[in-house]
Amino acid sequence: MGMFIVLEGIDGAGKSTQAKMLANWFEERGYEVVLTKEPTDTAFGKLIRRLVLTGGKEGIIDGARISKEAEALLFAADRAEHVKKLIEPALNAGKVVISDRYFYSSLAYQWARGLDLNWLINLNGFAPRADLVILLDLPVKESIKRINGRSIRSEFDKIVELQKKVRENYLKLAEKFNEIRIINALAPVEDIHNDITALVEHELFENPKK
Ligand SMILES: Nc1ncnc2c1ncn2[C@@H]1O[C@H](COP(=O)(O)OP(=O)(O)OP(=O)(O)O)[C@@H](O)[C@H]1O
Ligand SMILES: Cc1cn([C@H]2C[C@H](O)[C@@H](COP(=O)(O)O)O2)c(=O)[nH]c1=O
Repeated sequence: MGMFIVLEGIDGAGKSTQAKMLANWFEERGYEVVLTKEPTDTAFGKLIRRLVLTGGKEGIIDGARISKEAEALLFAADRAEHVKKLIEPALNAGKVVISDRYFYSSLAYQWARGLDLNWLINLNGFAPRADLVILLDLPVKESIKRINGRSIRSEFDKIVELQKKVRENYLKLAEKFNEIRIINALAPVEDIHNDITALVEHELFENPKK
């Protein structure tokens, strides 16, 4: 059985940067790595980006934005395909799977957008828990600085109050899910990478899951 590692955090926390560095770290040690993300690049992920994230007119049906429930179901549908077609087969083949976001994002973001946490947990009940979740914790004002100037990938980027709620939610989830480890995302890139690899060595190499 392979290892399943997830990077989580608010927009601009450094997930993609760290995911790529961690994938290289594993490959240098002879592991076969699948580096992936959510929303995915499949038709489901593309639909989410069109209907939900870009805030474009396609997300307006009969004069109103799609419901928060439909939004959560779209992310879960994308995830079901991601789990069944990519994550589980890769883990069964003994590979290391590193995902930039996973169901923990649905809990943090859709909870912040007003949906019930237990409903979200049950909705995503099909998704296997990760072996290790790295939560890159970043103050929102730093996140806004890092995101400014880049093309808007998510309408959620711009909503400061939402990002604050999402950050609080992630910290609450860290108390609920024992696979989540919090890393200070304000540190320099290399220091964060070293913190993450130290966690991987301790949590997964020295104490492999049963
Ligand atoms: N430790 C760091 N210190 C300063 N800047 C950083 C750090 N890590 C990443 N950055 C920069 O912040 C920006 C966002 O990084 P990245 O795309 O990795 O974040 P992300 O969490 O994947 O963002 P999103 O969730 O919006 O996709 C990039 O310009 C990146 O170079
Ligand atoms: C998986 C997932 C993501 N989101 C939100 C979080 C971000 O604002 C965007 C993705 O943008 P990125 O730059 O590609 O990280 O989607 C969400 O609300 N719920 C989810 O399950």
